Amino acid sequence: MPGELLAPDPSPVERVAVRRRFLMCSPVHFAVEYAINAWMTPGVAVDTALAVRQWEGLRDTYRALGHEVLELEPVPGLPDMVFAANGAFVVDGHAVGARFAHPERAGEAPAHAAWLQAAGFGEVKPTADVHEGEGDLTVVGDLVLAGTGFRTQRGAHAEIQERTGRPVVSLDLVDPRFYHLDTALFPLDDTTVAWYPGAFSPGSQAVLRRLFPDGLEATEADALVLGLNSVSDGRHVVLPAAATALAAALDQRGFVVVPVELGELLKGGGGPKCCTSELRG
Ligand SMILES: CN(C)C(=N)NCCC[C@H](N)C(=O)O
Repeated sequence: MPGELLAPDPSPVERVAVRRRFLMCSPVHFAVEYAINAWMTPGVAVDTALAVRQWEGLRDTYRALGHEVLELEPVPGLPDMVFAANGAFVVDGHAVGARFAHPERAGEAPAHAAWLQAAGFGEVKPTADVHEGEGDLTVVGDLVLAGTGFRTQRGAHAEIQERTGRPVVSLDLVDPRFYHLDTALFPLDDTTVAWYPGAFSPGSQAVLRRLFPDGLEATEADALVLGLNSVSDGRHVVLPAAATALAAALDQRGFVVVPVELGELLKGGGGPKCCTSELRG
């Protein structure tokens, strides 16, 4: 009706940041010497100095947001060690050691285990089956979401449930471009996630829609720049700069988008989350 006052827009949600503790590993030895995922071309030119600068940009971004970043000593001969998310899964102060699918990365697991043990996480034992740490595992509230299909084996999900006492929800990954769960999904806060449906089997898509009816569904274009390989603290979302539609959708939901550039590390098939292992509890 003319002259009628319009109802004011609902006030934007007040997003609250939770301080995090991260473990990262500098890419001083980063190279693409073998191909173990669809993103890698062995021998592709890598500008290591640029990779280090981009990685330092990510580390300093976390620190500027108030998070604690600890560093793991890089080991020569382990060119993927920069992808620290894969070395272990830490929740409630308990660390479950990784067992890598590919022998090229196997040497990373003991380096993580030694660091975590020295840092007071107790004895860090690998799982019996393959499990690649936070590459395939993430925490949303009380739940652990666990990917399988390319790397982490389903048997490891049961072991992780047994060892952590948290319910583990198994999700099937079906597209080799999205070979780890953290290429296709990340938690926004304790109640919901952003994810790319095309990376999951129909049944797993249904599970995710049931668990997270207000989940943010990303486009293939954003998934293909590893936009889902992002890190949220509940308020700020650190994400690849190229994931522009996802950034706009997050902004609309009241998140503060913090774009980062990690183009050199994308040649190894990784983005911000892969470089970031969260030490929970
Ligand atoms: C986002 N992702 C997938 C990670 N959490 N890690 C990246 C691992 C990259 C390494 N070249 C590999 O293929 O294992």
